[in-house]
Amino acid sequence: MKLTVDQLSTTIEQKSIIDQITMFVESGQFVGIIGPNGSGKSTLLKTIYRILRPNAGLVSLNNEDILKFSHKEFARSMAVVAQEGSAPFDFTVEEIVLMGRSPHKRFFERDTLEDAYFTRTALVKVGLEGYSDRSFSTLSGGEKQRVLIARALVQKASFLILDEPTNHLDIHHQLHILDIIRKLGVSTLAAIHDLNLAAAYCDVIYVINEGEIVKHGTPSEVVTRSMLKEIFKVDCTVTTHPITGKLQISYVSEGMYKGSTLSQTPDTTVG
Ligand SMILES: Nc1ncnc2c1ncn2[C@@H]1O[C@H](COP(=O)(O)OP(=O)(O)OP(=O)(O)O)[C@@H](O)[C@H]1O
Repeated sequence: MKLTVDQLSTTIEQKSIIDQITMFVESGQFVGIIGPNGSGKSTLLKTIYRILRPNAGLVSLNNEDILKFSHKEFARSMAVVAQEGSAPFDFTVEEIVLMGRSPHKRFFERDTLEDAYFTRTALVKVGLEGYSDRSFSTLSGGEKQRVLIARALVQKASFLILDEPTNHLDIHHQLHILDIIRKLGVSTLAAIHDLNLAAAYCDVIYVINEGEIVKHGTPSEVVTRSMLKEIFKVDCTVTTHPITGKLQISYVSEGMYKGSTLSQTPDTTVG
């Protein structure tokens, strides 16, 4: 499924938060949004998944305006793992994951064997086998995040939106979850703080700053020392990982080393 965002602007309390954003996710692509804190990543995603109404512009899935979709149609098309993952009541892990099946059911329709199968396999995929009866509220932050990813998986939507999917996850689970999502081959748009993960997993990266897209392209076109200096205000080296061939950012700050200056560091950088 293809996503088109055309000249999208959202204002909150008379303040422009995102301004005339245009972006594309082609079918099967994994596209990342990176940007400093407060640059508008979540606002952009919330406008795309219809929590916020835009002031101007259009979002379409396969050339159809998303505002014209019914709630169920939209939920069958787009699954979301949002940043604030909380449940209003204390549900079990299984109940939370099963909620992902509701767009495929009629009102009050009972859960089927297929629903139970999808739920079980999704929990195994995210490494939470045996957690079905646990109460969601007692889980750790990382476990909760993986339950919400399992819920998005059982939704079987053709488009995935992830707002900081690796938030709370240890490094093993960060890589594991991103591997699972890449393997799904479903069109995905994800806000990602970790620039090394963004560079390693994304086909295309958009950089947002102060509510505007300032750069986009492949990781090697976008993730450069000069971009990191200009937008993220950090110095770094950008090299190629000897095993994966992906970009590898190593950050450098004054507090990290003694007796030398940034200008003396070897310039093994790209960009
Ligand atoms: N409901 C709101 N009311 C007022 N301001 C808001 C609201 N929601 C977002 N903002 C402001 O909009 C700006 C963008 O916020 P947003 O959450 O989209 O940024 P972000 O790039 O996702 O940030 P982070 O990396 O910190 O998660 C911020 O300055 C934020 O304070």
